Amino acid sequence: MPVLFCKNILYNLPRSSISKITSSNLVVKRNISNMSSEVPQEFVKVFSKIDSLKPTFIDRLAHAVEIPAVSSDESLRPMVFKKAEFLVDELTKLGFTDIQKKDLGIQPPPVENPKLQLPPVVLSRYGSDPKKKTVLVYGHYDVQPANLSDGWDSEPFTLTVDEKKGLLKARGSTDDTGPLLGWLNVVQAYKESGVEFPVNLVTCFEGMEESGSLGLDAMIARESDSYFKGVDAVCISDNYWLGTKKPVLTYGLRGCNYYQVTINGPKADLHSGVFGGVIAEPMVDLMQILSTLVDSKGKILIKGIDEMVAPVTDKEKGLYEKIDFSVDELNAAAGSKTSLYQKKEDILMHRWRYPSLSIHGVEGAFYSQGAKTVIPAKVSGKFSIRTVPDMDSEKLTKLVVGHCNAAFEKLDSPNTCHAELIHDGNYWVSNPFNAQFTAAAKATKVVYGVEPDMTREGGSIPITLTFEEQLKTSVMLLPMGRGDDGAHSINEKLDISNYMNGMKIMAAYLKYYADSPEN
Ligand SMILES: C[C@H](N)C(=O)N[C@@H](Cc1c[nH]cn1)C(=O)O
Ligand SMILES: [Zn+2]
Ligand SMILES: [Zn+2]
Repeated sequence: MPVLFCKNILYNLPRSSISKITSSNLVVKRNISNMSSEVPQEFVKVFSKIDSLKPTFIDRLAHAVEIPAVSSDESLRPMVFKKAEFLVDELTKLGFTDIQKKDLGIQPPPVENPKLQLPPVVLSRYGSDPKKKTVLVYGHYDVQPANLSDGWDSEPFTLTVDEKKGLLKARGSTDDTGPLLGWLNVVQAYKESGVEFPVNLVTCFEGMEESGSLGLDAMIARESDSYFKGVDAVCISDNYWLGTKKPVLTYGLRGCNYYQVTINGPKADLHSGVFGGVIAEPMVDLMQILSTLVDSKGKILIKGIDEMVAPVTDKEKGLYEKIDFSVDELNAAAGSKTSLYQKKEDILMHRWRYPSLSIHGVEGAFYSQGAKTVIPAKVSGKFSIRTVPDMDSEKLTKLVVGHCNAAFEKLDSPNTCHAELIHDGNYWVSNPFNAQFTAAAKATKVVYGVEPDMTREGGSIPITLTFEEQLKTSVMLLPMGRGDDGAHSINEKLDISNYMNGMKIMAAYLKYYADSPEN
């Protein structure tokens, strides 16, 4: 194996990997995750530093994920605050400036603790050169709930580093702690490699994304002309590749309207032997209402929703054909053969451009192992609707609440029913042919040797449209993880290669975007 010396960098490369070396333009052909690509001179130092800092970057992730920052669990709210402090410490150590924790006030109802404080948004800057472009990077440090008893193979809030399988496993590894730290790591790599950082970076890290980004819209509006003044582009790394092999850039998201319907009955939980058959049971009413929302084929049964959805155009149909995906990849990511559709186009359209209704759970119900003979006194069914163009959130909520009330009326029950919106977040669709997307596509080609697919995302990042409208900039989603990462599920993971290569794409994207003649 030849050894190549390049300034202070030493590469051990297979003979076939060296393609062309000149003194002015060193190009090294490297093998990255089974795909070869050419690394231009300008990235050799930074990429090499990213490689050598791998243990530091994994360690940073390990420290971050051990804080159970579950935004939906009121009892864990102090942990969300603790994770914000962790980020402030890391940003400080790395030399970020103007670090601010923006207070978002008290969490609005419905909430158990009426004085529950919203977690802060962590703002910071790296560089303030008026000659450079300014890129705002958004990420979220809160996570979904996770318990070992849900079926995890290891403690969800302890990072498992499996070098053999090449995986980093923990809640938040891919959604979104790993990608968020990616930006900090990239700054460290530029700094320690002595390469000038190509842009001014602004961070906006929130702690309520998994719970509807409460309070963030107003903060962005307030800061659009102050902290965020001069931002040229917004980049969000908080979604996933469509499959497991091909990198993607994302130009669309579905929105999310989250609802709860609460049935109130007796004053307290009751013995089913004593009261069963004698009193009206809240759980029975709730199950009947939930069963009227959606059928087993995924068809939403609430009247008026289909009419709000933008019709499919011929031009749009052509887009799905070009995407690299199959039902087998969907089944592999789901760990089952339960897909409702077999054709790629149908799967993509139902993930990206049609609404869906999911039933998530019941608060107040018995759910443990064993056979408790209880009649729960008050139960709340939780469900959400993923929204798409041209659905209107307020109109949708009127339809949903009206539907639940009508379904309850039909039951002729003495209990009470209350349906309400918990939070909503907008859908977003953009144009993937601008300077940001071009820069990120070039960066992807350098790292992975392939052009990325342009995708939309079935999930939601409520704040995306707000950034676009308030800052009047282009927004791009640059996913780091794969479609089988198990975000929101058990055994959430991030492939080590995605973590490392994801940072290289971030690093190269910033440089290409900085050098682009357009904004
Ligand atoms: C795509 C992103 N990583 C994510 O998981 N977003 C959440 C946002 C949300 C909206 N309501 C509750 N959480 C999601 O799509 O579920
Ligand atoms: Zn996320
Ligand atoms: Zn999430």
